Amino acid sequence: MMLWPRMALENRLSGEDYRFLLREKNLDGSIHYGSLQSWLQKTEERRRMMERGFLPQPQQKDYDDLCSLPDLNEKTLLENLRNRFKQEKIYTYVGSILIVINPFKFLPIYNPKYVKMYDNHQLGKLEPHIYAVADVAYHAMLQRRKNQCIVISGESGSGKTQSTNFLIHHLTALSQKGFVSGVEQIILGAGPVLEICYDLQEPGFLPVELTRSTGWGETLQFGCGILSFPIFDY
Ligand SMILES: Nc1ncnc2c1ncn2[C@@H]1O[C@H](COP(=O)(O)OP(=O)(O)OP(=O)(O)O)[C@@H](O)[C@H]1O
Repeated sequence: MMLWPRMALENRLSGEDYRFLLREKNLDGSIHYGSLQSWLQKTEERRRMMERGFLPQPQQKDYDDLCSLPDLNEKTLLENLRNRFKQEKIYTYVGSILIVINPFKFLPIYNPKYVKMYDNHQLGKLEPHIYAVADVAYHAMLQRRKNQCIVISGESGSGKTQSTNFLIHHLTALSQKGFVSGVEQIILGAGPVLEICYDLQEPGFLPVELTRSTGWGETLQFGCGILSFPIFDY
């Protein structure tokens, strides 16, 4: 016979019922819940029992797209970003938008291996990356024959300039023209001009011409720049 301790009975909320849960330890140390297992898997009771610590807590899982968070609120969103950041995953998607958290240290994720990996890939298939954004825009430009633009926004010191450099690096790597003519260095050298645009509170726009040697008789521009708006525009 099992009895509830008096304290538990006294503190019991009206309308709340109790269930006993018999747990059995397997040889490998894992816990077996008998026939209750499937019932627990499906019911709301499982969630409540997990909350009370009766059942093992769900594994800390991080989501590389915030849109996939099962429970989306400020707390879960920030926790997800923090968990990822702790694992040096500084990039997270929100649909097709990329959130970047400045690591303030070098991460070995910008080498040619990564350029190749993200070349012509489908957004969301691989771990979020700034190269993925550059790649999607570049191939959209080629396929749709429409100018593309990436907007980079963030507070001072958040890594906008660095992100622009990574974008330009990936774009010029994809464009053979960029490799040959050293256009990456030329574009990066234009950075200070853009910085003046910030100071004037004017939108800065850096057009980068990327055309293929096959030549379509038209010029497609890839605008990869930093748009900086006065605060009151937000
Ligand atoms: N992905 C990154 N990996 C490593 N370091 C980074 C990264 N992004 C930014 N940083 C570092 O953070 C610092 C600030 O970055 P950055 O200059 O790009 O910020 P910003 O947003 O352009 O700032 P501001 O608006 O004031 O010009 C730099 O020293 C840069 O090296």
